[in-house]
Amino acid sequence: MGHHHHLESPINSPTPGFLFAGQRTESTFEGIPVIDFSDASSTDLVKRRALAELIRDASINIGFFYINNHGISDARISGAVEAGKQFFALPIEAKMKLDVRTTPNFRGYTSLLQENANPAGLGDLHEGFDIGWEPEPAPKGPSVSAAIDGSMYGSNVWPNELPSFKEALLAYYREAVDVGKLLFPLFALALDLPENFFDDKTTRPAAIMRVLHYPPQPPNVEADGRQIGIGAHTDYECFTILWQDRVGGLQVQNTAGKWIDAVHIPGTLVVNLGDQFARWTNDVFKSTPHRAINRSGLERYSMPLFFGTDYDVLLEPISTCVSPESPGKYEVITAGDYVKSRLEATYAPLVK
Ligand SMILES: O=C(O)CCC(=O)C(=O)O
Ligand SMILES: [Fe+2]
Repeated sequence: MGHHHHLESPINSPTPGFLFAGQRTESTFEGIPVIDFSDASSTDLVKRRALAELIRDASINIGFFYINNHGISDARISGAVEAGKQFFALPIEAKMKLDVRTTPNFRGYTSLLQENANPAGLGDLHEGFDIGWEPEPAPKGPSVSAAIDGSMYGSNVWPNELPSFKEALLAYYREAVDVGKLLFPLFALALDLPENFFDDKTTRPAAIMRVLHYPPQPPNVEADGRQIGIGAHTDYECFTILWQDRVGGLQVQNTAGKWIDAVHIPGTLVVNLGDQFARWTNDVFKSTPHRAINRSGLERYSMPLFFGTDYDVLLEPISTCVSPESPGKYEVITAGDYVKSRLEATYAPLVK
C-alpha cells in the first residue's frame, strides 16, 4: 500500500509556526499508508519529527494510516482475541448479565443489533464487550471519581464464568494504551505544537477498548445496506487504534464518496482520527467515515481502542489551525459531553 493522492496536499515543507488554518485538503485517496512506528520512542527528536511528518500527511489527507513495528507481541494480541472468542461463545443469558445498558458508564456487553452507528441503519451486525481504564493496585495513577466526572469514568464489569478473561484483555489493553501515549506527542509535533501539548489534557486517559465479533453478513440482509457489521460513522474521540483479524471487511470512505478497503496487513494496527481531533484542528485533521461489512462467510473479530482527552477538557480549536479568515467552526464543549452525547445516540433504542 502507498500514497495515491489524486491531488497534492496543499501543505508542503512545514516551517516552524506554520499555520494550518483553512488548509483542509480537498484531495482524495485510493489507499492507506503504512507507517513504520519504530522511531516513536526514539530519543532523537529529528527521527520523531520525521515520523510526525508522515503522520501529519496521513492525518490531513486521509484520516487513516496503518502502523507496523508497534511493539505489541502476537501473543498479547491473540491472548485478548481468544479471550474475546470464549466470551462471545458463552450463552446469551450469561452475556446479558453484563448488559452495557445496566452499567452507568457504557461498560460491558452489547448484543447483536443493539447498537446503530449510522442513524439511517437498522442496527449493527456485531456484538461487543467494552472496557475502560482500570486502576492498578499501585498507589500512583489517575483518580477515578464518579462525582467529578459524571458517568464516564468508573469501574469495568467482568464475566464470572471466565476467570482469565480480565487479565487477557487488560494485558493487551495496557500495551495498546502505551502505543496511544506515544501517538499524542507525535500528533502534537504534526500540528507544529510543543511535543507535550496534550500532556496536561490526557492525565486520566479516556481510553475505551472494545472486543467486537461480527458474524458473517447474511446475504439476504445486505440488499439495502441498512444492516451491516457496523454502519457508516466517524469515531467520537481523538484517535482510534484498531486491531483487526485477517477476515477483512473494514472500509474507509474517501472524499469522493468511494469506499476503500482497509485490508488486513499482517503485523499492523490501524490508526484513525476521530471527531475530537477534527474539532481541535477545525477539520484540518480528518475524522473519516468508515464501516465494516463481513462478507467473508467467516466470523470476524476486531479490537478498537478509542483515545480521547480527559473528559473535562474543552475541545477548543488549536492555535495553528485557526485564523481570522478561518475561524473555529465548532461549538466549544467538553470532550466528555461530546463523547457521551454520541454514545447515547448510538445506543438509543431503534425506533423504526
Ligand atoms: O471493526 C472494525 O473494523 C471497525 C470498528 C469501528 O469502526 C468502531 O468500533 O468504531
Ligand atoms: Fe469506528
